[in-house]
Amino acid sequence: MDGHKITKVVLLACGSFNPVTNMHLRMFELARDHLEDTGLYRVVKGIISPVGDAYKKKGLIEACHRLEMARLSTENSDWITVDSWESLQPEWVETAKVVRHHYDQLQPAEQTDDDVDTVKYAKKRRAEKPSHRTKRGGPHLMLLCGADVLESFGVPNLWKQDDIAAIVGRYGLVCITRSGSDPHKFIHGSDMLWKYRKNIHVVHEWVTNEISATHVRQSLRRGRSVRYLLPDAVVRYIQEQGLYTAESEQKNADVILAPLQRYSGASTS
Ligand SMILES: Nc1ncnc2c1ncn2[C@@H]1O[C@H](COP(=O)(O)OP(=O)(O)OP(=O)(O)O)[C@@H](O)[C@H]1O
Ligand SMILES: NC(=O)c1ccc[n+]([C@@H]2O[C@H](COP(=O)(O)O)[C@@H](O)[C@H]2O)c1
Ligand SMILES: [Zn+2]
Repeated sequence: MDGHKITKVVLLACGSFNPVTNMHLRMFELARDHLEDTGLYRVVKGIISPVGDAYKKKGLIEACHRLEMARLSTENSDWITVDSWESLQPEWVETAKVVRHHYDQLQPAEQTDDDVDTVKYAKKRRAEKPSHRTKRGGPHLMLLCGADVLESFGVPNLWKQDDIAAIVGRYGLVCITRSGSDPHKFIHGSDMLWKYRKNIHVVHEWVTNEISATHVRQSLRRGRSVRYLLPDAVVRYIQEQGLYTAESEQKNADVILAPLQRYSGASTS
């Protein structure tokens, strides 16, 4: 668009990916089309970041398998990648921290002592508190999620308000509609989300697709085909490794989800 600087964007999707499905990959394509259609952005990279085992979600299989399946699923993509940093952390990592980690990774190296007094430089930068994180010359980073994750911002003891403010205030969010959710209504009902509504891009998926990893795991337990819901290479990997059994679905069954443990002070019995 004339007179507009096009902002480079990297999309980061955080989630269980237990297992990765075709819909997870579609989310990236939908988000890229939507952002680039505005004429304001060019999406240069997508990152899938599977959550670590310490998240303790029911039925969550080992991160090494979830990572490998995500890698297989993106083999044919020239822009969607997989990153293992989050899944390798011993403790569960808040999503705001994961976003910050990737944002920092994407920025060009800071100037060296030879060029500038780095302490003064860092202080000055902190004092400036950029509301829009593009000041360091690297691409912009936005969190990509489905509407269920946006709506989970309202679940008590699941998210810190400061983390939500950082994600939507400093970075930005791209949210894909999911049936049964109404992201516009949810944003309207939250003072914080309303304040930062310009940083929240809601993408309407007209070809509604209710693929969910939960349904895929259920079909696998019942010996039903999951072909065409997942990339073929992922289906093969699941078969070879014998993943997703009645036993694996009981993993963490008696354990409280890590964020709820952390913020409500609850402990595993
Ligand atoms: N069909 C879908 N439409 C829109 N977003 C989706 C869809 N499936 C997954 N997502 C999004 O993908 C991200 C990762 O989700 P997740 O790994 O929880 O997959 P899931 O299919 O929702 O799995 P589960 O059923 O185990 O919760 C989340 O942001 C989630 O909202
Ligand atoms: N407070 C937080 O930062 C917070 C809370 C709940 C879930 N999450 C993240 O959201 C994603 C949700 O994944 P699931 O939908 O598979 O549970 C995960 O990456 C998880 O780490 C973050
Ligand atoms: Zn989910």
